[in-house]
Formats: sequence, C-alpha cells, structure tokens
Amino acid sequence: MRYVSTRGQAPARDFEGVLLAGLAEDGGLFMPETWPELSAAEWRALRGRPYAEVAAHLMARFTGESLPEAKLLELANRAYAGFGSAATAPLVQLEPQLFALELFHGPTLAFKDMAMQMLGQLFDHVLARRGERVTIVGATSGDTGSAAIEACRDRAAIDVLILHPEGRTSEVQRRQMTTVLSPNIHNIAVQGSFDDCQDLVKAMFTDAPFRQEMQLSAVNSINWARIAAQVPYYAYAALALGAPDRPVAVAVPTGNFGNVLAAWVARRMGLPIERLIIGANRNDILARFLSGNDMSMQEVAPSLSPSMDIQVSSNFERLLFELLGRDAQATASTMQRFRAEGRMPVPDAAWKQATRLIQGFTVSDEATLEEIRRLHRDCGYLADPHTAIGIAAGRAHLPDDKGIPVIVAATAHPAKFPDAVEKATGFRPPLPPRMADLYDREERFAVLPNDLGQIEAAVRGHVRRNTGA
Ligand SMILES: Cc1ncc(COP(=O)(O)O)c(C=O)c1O
Ligand SMILES: N[C@@H](CCOP(=O)(O)O)C(=O)O
Repeated sequence: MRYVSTRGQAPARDFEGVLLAGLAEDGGLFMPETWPELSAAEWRALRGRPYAEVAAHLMARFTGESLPEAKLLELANRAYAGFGSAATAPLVQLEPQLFALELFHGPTLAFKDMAMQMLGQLFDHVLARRGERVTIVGATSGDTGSAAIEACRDRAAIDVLILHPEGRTSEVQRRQMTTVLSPNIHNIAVQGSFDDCQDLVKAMFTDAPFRQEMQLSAVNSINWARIAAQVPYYAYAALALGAPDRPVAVAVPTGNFGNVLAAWVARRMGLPIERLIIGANRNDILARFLSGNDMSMQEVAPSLSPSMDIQVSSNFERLLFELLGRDAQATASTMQRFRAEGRMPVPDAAWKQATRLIQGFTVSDEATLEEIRRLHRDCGYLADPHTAIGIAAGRAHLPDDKGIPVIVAATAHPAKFPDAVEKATGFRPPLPPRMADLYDREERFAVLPNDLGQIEAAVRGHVRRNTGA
C-alpha cells in the first residue's frame, strides 16, 4: 500500500514511512493511494472475533507486507491487554436505537488509547528493526497528550514533547501528562489555544532542517497510522449490531475530525454506515459548514468539553481531498486560502456531497449539562461532556432515521471531567484506584509563549539532553 499527500508535492511512501514521517513534507496529510474494500463475506467472518483480531485484520489492509496480519495481531494483543474491559470497546444500549461505544477503557480513560496503545507498539517494533530513534512532537487539547505519553514513556528510542494550551485542559487531563516524570517525556504549556499548539507542531514539520535534525514524528491524527488504528472499533460495533447485513449510523463528538474520519474510512472499506452525525460544542465550524457551507474560523472559545475546543480541524483536509475528486492542487489552494482568509471556499457540489452523508449539530454547554443530567436520570448512565454531545447529536438525528441503530462514540470516562459531571448530576465520579493519588503527584512542565523559535529550542534542548548529543 502506497500513500500520497493531499497536497501532491511530497514523495509517496509506504505505511512504515508514513508512520515515521507523520505529516507530509508539503504540509499535506497522507492518504492511501487506493481504498481497500472487504466483501460482505469477509466482514461476516470478522463477527464475534476478539477486538485485537478485528484490529489486526483491518489494519493489515493498510500496512502491506512489512507488517503482516500475524505481526499486527501480536502487537494488538499487547496493546489491548491492559484495557479495563474484556470487550476492549464495549457497546452499551441506552435506548432501543441508541448505543454507546465505550472507547475509554484504556490506561488514560479516553478514546485516544485505542489507537495510541497500538501506535506505541508499532513505533517500538519499527524503530527496533531499523535501529533508529524519533522525536515525537504532539499537540493536545487534553487527551492525545496523556495517551501518547502513556504509550511511549520510558522508551530509549523515543523522545516525546507535548504542547498543551495553558489552563485550557481539565486538571485531571493536565496532571495525567505532567506527573509522568520519565526522562523521555516533556510537557510544554503554550500560552495560546489548541489551534496554536497544532500550528506550532505543523510549523516544526515544515521546517525541513529542524525536522531532519530532530527526526520528527507525529502522534496526532495527522499521522495516518492513528486513523488506521481508529477504524476497527467502528467495524467491531457495527458487526455486533448485524453489519454487513444491517446498516448503522455513527454519531461522533468532533474536534479535529480524526475520529469521524475513521468512521468515514470504515464506510469506504464497505461497512454499511448510512449516516455520519457529528456533535460540536460552541466551536462549531464543522457544524456551520454542514448546515450552510460556512467554514469560517472564529476565536477558539473555552467550553465544558475542552478537548473539542478546536477551530482548525486537521482531518477535514482528508475529506476535502476526497470531495474534490483527489485533486491535490485544488486541495492545496483551498487550504492555503483558508489559512490566508479564514474562510474555506468549498465548491457547492462538494459541500452538497458532504451533506448527503454527514449531519452536524451544535450542542451548547447548557444542553450538554442537560444531556448528562437526562442520561443519568433516565438511563442510569454517567456520560462525560464530550460523550454527552455525541449522544445529544445522535438523538437529534433520530427523527430522520429509518429505524437503523445509531452507534455513538463514547470518547472519555466521566472521571476525566468531574466538575461538569458533578454540576449536572450532583455526583462526582471518582478516578479508578490506580489514579487515586493523581492530585498528590509531583508535576513537571514548562510554560512558553506561542513562539516557534522558543518551542524549537526547547525541543532541541530536551533531545540533546536525552541522547547526550
Ligand atoms: C474526549 C474527546 N472527545 C472528542 C474529541 C474529538 O475527536 P476528534 O478530534 O477526533 O474529532 C476529542 C479530541 O480529539 C476528545 O479528546
Ligand atoms: N482532542 C484532541 C486534540 C488532538 O486531536 P488528534 O486526534 O489530532 O490527536 C486531544 O485531546 O488532544
């Protein structure tokens, strides 16, 4: 399998090259040159199989010969062994047609563990075989950072530097990152928003000499390997509900558009996902795009669902590439105009094509609290604010539905956002016993301005110290 850049100016790579490169050299995102598709019989054969087997089988369609299914299965078994649910990603029925796909049973209690634990295994395997090392730079609004840190801590061949927006994550999220004192882990609180952090990461990747010198790699969903590892859980859930012989819809609380893109990919591989539904908080650029072709940037505003306080949704570029018929030149110029003018000029035909499949809903903070309250009262279910937005969006879609089940991505454990949950229900969800002393642990992080030079200097300093260079 070969991968091409959405902007058409970077060399094509294989899966391993894409895993290590992260972002393409031209600033674009890697996409498979062709889409693998499974027949109905192949999907049926995956029904009832353990999660690791489904993951290995589907990921093998993206990796090619250097990482065959048997090797992926070995890595997947290791990746998911420590999850707190035997099902890895259990499906909980909330209403006759509505199901929560719980993706938060990994070590850091958010859906990021589903892919990141697998990425950690992939990096270990590939770097050991090649005798190489990498410097991972990542941006987080709270969950990617801790998942990446947990997956890569104490590795000799990996340095990890995570940028988070100062004061804009929940305290649990921040502490999950900053209390990991392993020598290869470094946290930087950036005086800015998540979008600023993400822009800094992308700027480091497009600074060719720096990228080369540091051997940069990515763990954000700009890295195709992240998306590939997020596809299997949609298949796992849809198969449990009768796919490929019964269609499903999928609802996803959305920020950087990676999680919903993975569902789009599952559909492209032949899974009968009839509708994709996205829920947004007040940072609702994607919902505004879907309702009126208005992809215009606004200031990032803090909300009760901080992980989704995002305006520039990186993975939208991958969908745009498809909507524009894989025209890399048109994709590049559309993205350039978006960055220059703050508004993305999506042709009407492409927009209409998107709206035929994807529906968007904005859920305010008040409506989020009401949804958490309602779920607790009526279903005995405790949802975190992000999951509540997904469920609210899924429920808003139900009247349009033809009776097909809606799978909602439940993206975080309620204990990660205890203040919002307590405000809605009066109940403060406790952290699992292994994290009970989180508030007493020592924290270590630097605070830096939104300045590329200073961030690059910090990265260089940490990597030199770790490698003794
Ligand atoms: C808990 C949670 N829910 C939802 C999202 C949004 O997911 P995505 O950025 O893939 O759209 C995030 C951040 O990625 C998150 O951490
Ligand atoms: N919500 C994310 C933001 C980064 O998203 P990613 O999927 O691109 O890693 C976070 O929690 O950090």
